[in-house]
Amino acid sequence: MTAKLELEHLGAGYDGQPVISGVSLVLGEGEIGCLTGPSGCGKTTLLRAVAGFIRPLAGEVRISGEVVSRRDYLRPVEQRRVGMVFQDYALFPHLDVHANIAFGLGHYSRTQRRERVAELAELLSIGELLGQYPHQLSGGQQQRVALARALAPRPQLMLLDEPFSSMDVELREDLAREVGAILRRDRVTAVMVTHNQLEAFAMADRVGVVHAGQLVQWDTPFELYHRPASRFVAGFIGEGVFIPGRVRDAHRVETELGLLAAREPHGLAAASEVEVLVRPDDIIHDDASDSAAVVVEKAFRGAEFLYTLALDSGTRLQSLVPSHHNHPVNQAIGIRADIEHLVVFPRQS
Ligand SMILES: Nc1ncnc2c1ncn2[C@@H]1O[C@H](COP(=O)(O)OP(=O)(O)OP(=O)(O)O)[C@@H](O)[C@H]1O
Repeated sequence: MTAKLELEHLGAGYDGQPVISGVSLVLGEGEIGCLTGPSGCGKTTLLRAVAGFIRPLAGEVRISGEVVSRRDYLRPVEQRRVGMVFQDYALFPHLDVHANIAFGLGHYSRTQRRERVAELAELLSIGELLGQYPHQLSGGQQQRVALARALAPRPQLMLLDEPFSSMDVELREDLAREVGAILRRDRVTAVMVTHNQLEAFAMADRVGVVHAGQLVQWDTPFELYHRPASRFVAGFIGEGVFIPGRVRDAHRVETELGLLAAREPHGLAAASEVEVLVRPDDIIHDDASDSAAVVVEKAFRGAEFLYTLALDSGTRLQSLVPSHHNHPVNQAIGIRADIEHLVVFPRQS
């Protein structure tokens, strides 16, 4: 696959002070990458460096194999063929929807412009809105228009910064799915910043976790969830708890839940004191099991309950259980661990 976007040891920040450093990643043509991480870790700064709003302090950005940013060279934003959608829509208030979408199509003929606007309006289901002005639209509609405007000139790269964050949960999930489908249909390479991990998992081929200005993992959603590269990523992505353990051998760790074993070696030395990541889907409710835990909290999620459970020692676990198993708080229920990938880190003192 041809690389569309390549970052190599990219460092960037403000007033000469680095906010991100050493960021390297590759995104293939037509792939969608999402960046996630705690507030203030540098996600937006990274996106701005890719867009060309800030000059790198180190490393470089290549789009379609061409260097567009490095310490001594900055190709202007408008010459990068990069489409951008930000949180605050930024539609032109004095232009109607049609004119907003057609804004970047000055080099098209009138007919081509009308055709391209009609095509995008249909794709994004905003055909009815073409004669309206931004202040007449809901947040979701405005964001669709912003997306149509960004897609119209057929950018070689789309950058999206929290594009759905001002929408309610249901709307944002639908729109995220639709936008993902549209980008894929047109084979548009895209990078999206999001706080919402489910959104990232639903859309992305690759997800990057940024922590304190570093890209600490860049991987498929599956790998990120099941094989987090560090304790930080393990704690940040998904739900779960760490329980203490002691390494028996390359594949097994002794814990309060018994001897946990996995096919793949966990990589830590025998007899070392470790922490094992236990996800809610690793703990199965099983009345026939010898191990029991007491329900201390429960959250109804429709199809499932997320139970918080306490072992005899006081160690807490979480378990996702089909919601017809409705157990009251303080009741003991049978559990067993069913862990396919052992995610193990040296125990922190
Ligand atoms: N224009 C600026 N000038 C100076 N410092 C800035 C500027 N913009 C951001 N910063 C600083 O850079 C750091 C990273 O900010 P950035 O917005 O990239 O993080 P983020 O991960 O996108 O955060 P959030 O998730 O909260 O939006 C912060 O410490 C912030 O204060």
